Amino acid sequence: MKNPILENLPKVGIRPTIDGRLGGVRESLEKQTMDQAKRVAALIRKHLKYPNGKAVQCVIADTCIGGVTEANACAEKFRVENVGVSLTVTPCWCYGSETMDMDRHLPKAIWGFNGTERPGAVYLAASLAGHTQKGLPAFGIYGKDVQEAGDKTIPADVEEKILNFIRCGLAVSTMRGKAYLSMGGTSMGIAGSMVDYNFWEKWLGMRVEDIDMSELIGRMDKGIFDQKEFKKALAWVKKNCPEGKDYNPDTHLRSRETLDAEWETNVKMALIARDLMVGNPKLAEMGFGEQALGHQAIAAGFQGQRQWTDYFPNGDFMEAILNTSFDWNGKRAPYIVATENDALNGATMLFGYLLSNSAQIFADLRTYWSPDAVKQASGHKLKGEAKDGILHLINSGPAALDGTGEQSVDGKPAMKPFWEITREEVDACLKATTWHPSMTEYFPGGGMSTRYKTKGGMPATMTRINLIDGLGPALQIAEGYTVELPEDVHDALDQRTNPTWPTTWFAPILTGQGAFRSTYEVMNNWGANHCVMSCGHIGDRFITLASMLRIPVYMHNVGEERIMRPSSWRAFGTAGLEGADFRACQTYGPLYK
Ligand SMILES: C[C@H](O)[C@@H](O)[C@@H](O)C(=O)CO
Ligand SMILES: [Mn+2]
Repeated sequence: MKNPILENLPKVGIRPTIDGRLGGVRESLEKQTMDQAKRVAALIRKHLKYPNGKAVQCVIADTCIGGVTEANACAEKFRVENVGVSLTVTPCWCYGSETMDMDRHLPKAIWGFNGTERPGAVYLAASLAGHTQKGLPAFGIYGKDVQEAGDKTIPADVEEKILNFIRCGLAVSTMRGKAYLSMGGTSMGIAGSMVDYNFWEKWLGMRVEDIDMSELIGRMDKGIFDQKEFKKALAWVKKNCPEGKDYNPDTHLRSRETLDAEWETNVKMALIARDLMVGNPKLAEMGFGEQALGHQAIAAGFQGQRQWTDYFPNGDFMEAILNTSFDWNGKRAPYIVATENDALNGATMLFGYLLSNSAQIFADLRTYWSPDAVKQASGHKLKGEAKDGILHLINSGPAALDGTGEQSVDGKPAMKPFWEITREEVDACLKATTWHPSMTEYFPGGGMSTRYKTKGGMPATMTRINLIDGLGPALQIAEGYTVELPEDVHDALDQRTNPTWPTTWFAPILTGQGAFRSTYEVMNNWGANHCVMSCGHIGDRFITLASMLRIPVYMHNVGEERIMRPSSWRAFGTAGLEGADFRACQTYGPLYK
């Protein structure tokens, strides 16, 4: 079943811009300029895919843009074609304010060709000055080496900047107009689950859809879900989701009959939550036209704890399988679902997902284990990336099974876009996961929880959006690696916690500065109980995306040479980029204010 929210996604608009002087100048540049636009379109189509696996689509203006009439014709075409990010390209001088993209919400960049025959870089600088003066931040792209006018290549440094900009710009426009579905309310007093409408509306251009958790009970009682799919899903679960040890004490054991009923409820919850998020035409065939429409949710949260989980099976299975890149229907895009309705972590998961097209791990940042503490508890001496200590990432529920690290890229554990995952890797993720009766003391209503540990050596990025009164949202980023501990050491540390929950051991890359002075300080500076882990060192993409949304970044370990923000950020300070970022975000305010 296709996720309709991930269809008809925004396109990339390319604006070949030119010196409008007819009588020789413009004519001499028409082909070179339009060819530059076509080359960029081909580059984007070749390298970038939407979250649904299809190649990113580009729209090129019908003509080169030499003045305001052609600029407006281009803007109209972009509007009609659902363009969500704009890239202006030029090899020559053009007239800044007469040709620039004035749309206040489109992420925008300008590539000024580094050539000497015509002043492309001069236009770049002039138009960026205009963007800065007019409060329309734009990214500047300029290759470091001079190219001949006839050079038909795109240099590697330009290519990287174009692709990074487009990935992040499409994330912004893909979120716009979609919803966060809040199933339930605040979970156990967790501030992140006090859903802040202002954040979703003003910074992300989204809406919050609220439903009470009783909707799931009603749909289960009334059978408002695809009965045929339910049978198929339950059979698949029985075959692929092996039940492991019941860690409950004898006083809290649940009967086989109860556990079987919990499995059935859990599978129904997964089907119903998905339908609530994105709708399901099958429900219309069953006479449930309104339910068939869904809530346009590109992300969701489920409160679960406590009221639901005190009486009904928990949402761990629902959250785990929806966040995973496959299920009984085969490989498919994950559905982003935050547990404990922590909407800030849900938004962070959504960022990570749109920036990587891969599943995410939602976790408590539960424990800092110093080398001495590990030695004390297990006799093991931490080494390699873990030599300064490790962080224990673990939460019942929403860690995707991709988080087992059983997929690989270049021989390293990975979480991949669903279309790149092999059949064998799907099976390996399933085999690396066991499902256990949830701890009755925490979840009196029962439900099944996942147990796995993430393979070590995965380059990973840990992130979190926090809300600060008087400031607004702010983002934290820590790039690092997952760590594999010897089985007995892992057990010595893991069994002390909740062995029915999925564990990732994480070691941040330390820089010796600020929050990255030590692994302890990374946790000490973390702004909430939750974090998100994405595959790959993509902190640079998070920084670029955050700047497009005017969300300041207050902690990161990304090298300055990888940081790409709109050109106007420099006017807020070039020494100490963190402070400049805060000043710029505060000056511009949220993108959709
Ligand atoms: C113990 C609580 O029930 C768990 O939900 C807790 O570990 C959390 O995940 C809180 O974020
Ligand atoms: Mn939690």
